[in-house]
Amino acid sequence: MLGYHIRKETQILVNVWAIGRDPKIWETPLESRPERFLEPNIVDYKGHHFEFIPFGSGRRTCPAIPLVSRVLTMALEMDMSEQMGTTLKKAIPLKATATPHKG
Ligand code: HEM
Repeated sequence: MLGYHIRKETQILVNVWAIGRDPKIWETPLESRPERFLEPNIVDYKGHHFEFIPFGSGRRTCPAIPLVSRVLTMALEMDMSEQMGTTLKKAIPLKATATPHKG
């Protein structure tokens, strides 16, 4: 119980943006420091820790968390600069060199 009385059928909007930037919880919240999530006692992003709920929480939490956790790193590798075309290229292209198979 969080101590709030909310009337039936009230529409509630959770300000996840503000929660994720709350200086009472986050040190230098506006600084992009992804390594903060590597620190011990890391907050979980799956809806268990209310100070960081990018996927929501509870019964209506995002069902794609397992998918997104796998593909997100791929999205971060993309070159997002504006250009003509319909597909994105990787910021650092993969260079593969074929060598003859021995044996
Ligand atoms: C980084 C990517 C994503 C983020 C941050 C995200 C975040 C969210 C959030 C905040 C909600 C609302 C949760 C709530 O109401 O408590 C949600 C719901 C949902 N998301 Fe995602 N999502 C992402 C990607 C995806 C993808 C890729 C899919 C589908 C392939 C997906 C499918 C859904 C569905 C179907 C719901 C509705 C669940 C329900 O209402 O029961 N999401 N997502």
